[in-house]
Amino acid sequence: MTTLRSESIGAGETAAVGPRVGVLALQGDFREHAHLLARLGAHVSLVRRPEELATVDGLVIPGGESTVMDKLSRAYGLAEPLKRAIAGGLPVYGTCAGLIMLADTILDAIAGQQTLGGLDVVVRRNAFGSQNQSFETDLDIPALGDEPVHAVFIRGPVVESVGPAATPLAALPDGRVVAVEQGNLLGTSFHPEITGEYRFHEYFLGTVRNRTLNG
Ligand SMILES: NC(=O)CC[C@H](N)C(=O)O
Repeated sequence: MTTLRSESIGAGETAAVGPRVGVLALQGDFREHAHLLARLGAHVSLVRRPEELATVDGLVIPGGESTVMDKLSRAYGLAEPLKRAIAGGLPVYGTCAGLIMLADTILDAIAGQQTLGGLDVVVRRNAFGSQNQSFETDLDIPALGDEPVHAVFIRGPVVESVGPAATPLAALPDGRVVAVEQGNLLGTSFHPEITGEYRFHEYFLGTVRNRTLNG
């Protein structure tokens, strides 16, 4: 297992070793998540195998390409352990492709694409168009405080419908939902890990700590 200790990101910026958080490292921008989590004081490890998943108290599924993560997670024998962990209450935060992996239903999936599920939502892949239609905007997210969240969308999904078990956390001005939570699960269509926005990760670490404390 690759362990990123907080010391590795620079002296003086670190906190004591905190909750054990894994970042699914099959594909995508897992390094950005790992560095941000380490900076926030988490004890971070990269997860590629079931044995590595078993050692963490929370997991981040990064942005990237959900079709590739789906195939690799099945090839590495991780998909079923991940589903069991999610059903067992493991806190998981998915950004962009990670949100797609957590959604119960995917629209515009490729043939045979599977999802881990857990979030009672329907998401549409690539809902904002291609890479060159990527955009940035500020979102008001009361759950994270008064300061707006600067959100970057890169071929992101939109949450087309939110079932009764899930709660929308953020929407675009036109009402389209782009962040949701459900119990220990959190998902965003955008990428806080690349803008220096740390509040989603901090919020997620709070969930991980609570669950660790309360068993
Ligand atoms: N930035 C991203 O994570 C893009 C997600 C990608 N379009 C997918 O379907 O997985």
